[in-house]
Amino acid sequence: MIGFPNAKINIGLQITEKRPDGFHNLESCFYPVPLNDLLEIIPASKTSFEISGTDIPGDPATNLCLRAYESLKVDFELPPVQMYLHKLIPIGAGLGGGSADAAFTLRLLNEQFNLALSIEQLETYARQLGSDCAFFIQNRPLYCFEKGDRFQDIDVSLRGYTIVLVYPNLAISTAEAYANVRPQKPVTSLRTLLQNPVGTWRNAIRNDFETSLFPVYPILNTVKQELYQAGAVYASMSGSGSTIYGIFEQAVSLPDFFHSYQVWQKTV
Ligand SMILES: C[C@](O)(CO)[C@H](O)COP(=O)(O)OP(=O)(O)OC[C@H]1O[C@@H](n2ccc(N)nc2=O)[C@H](O)[C@@H]1O
Ligand SMILES: Nc1ncnc2c1ncn2[C@@H]1O[C@H](COP(=O)(O)OP(=O)(O)OP(=O)(O)O)[C@@H](O)[C@H]1O
Repeated sequence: MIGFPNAKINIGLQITEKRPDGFHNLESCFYPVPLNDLLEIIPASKTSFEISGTDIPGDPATNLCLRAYESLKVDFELPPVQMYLHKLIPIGAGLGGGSADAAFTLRLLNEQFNLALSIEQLETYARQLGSDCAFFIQNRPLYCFEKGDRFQDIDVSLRGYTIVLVYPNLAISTAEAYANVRPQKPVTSLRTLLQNPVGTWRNAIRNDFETSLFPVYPILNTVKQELYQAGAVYASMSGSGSTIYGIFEQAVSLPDFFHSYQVWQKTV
């Protein structure tokens, strides 16, 4: 069985408080974007895992795909599988690529082996693998809260807009990014702000990680300002970075500045 794990962007990210377990409560809006890895899982006589494409740091034995398989194996008699991952989503990019791979592994195994797990049950397995992971079970625009792994419906659509992703060739560790934030209760809930038209977001919707990361990596703010210069109606960092995205009213021909970076563009 083949799946195409996709990336996400965060529209707004307000980090509201540090939790007793060391994690942070936040509110954000997850929005899926069609930049995809490829994941194939087939039954085999022996479990194996092969990766191509972008190099993934760390021991392949700890890859989130294998961890997802092992987490289901605790509760189900799964046969060995041959897994193949072609990695295209940039890493340390705030695009949730590893989390998407893990969630798609759970979804594919559920289907392949008729495990009949509900959305809620799959989300429970996903939460144990990473905070972003549960989003990719439903994989549709959702408002999230608590650790970013509890969801509510939200009426946000970027249909017809062009999304530009810029990966500025630097990886940012999520744990390090969280270590330097100062949580703050927001005056207005992101949920309320997101109900206003996209044209109002520029002055209202923020990603709290920008405050601590922009001074350390000035290129991030430069990219954001260049996206506005190029005509974006809204631009922001996604998640804990390093990707900066721009939302445009139409497809855009970007100036030379962007040629030094990995740029991806799609009308959604
Ligand atoms: C920045 C976001 O991408 C926004 O969607 C996510 O919050 C990050 O989710 P993730 O990459 O799945 O993160 P996890 O693998 O769960 O956690 C990595 C590390 O980030 C920190 N972390 C993560 C999520 C959260 N709500 N609070 C945290 O403080 C913790 O130090 C944790 O050890
Ligand atoms: N299948 C995978 N794809 C990418 N990274 C993986 C994978 N499995 C494990 N990892 C580990 O997870 C780390 C980063 O994961 P990921 O790409 O999700 O982070 P990110 O781009 O910072 O996204 P986010 O912050 O939105 O969760 C890598 O350093 C890598 O070692």
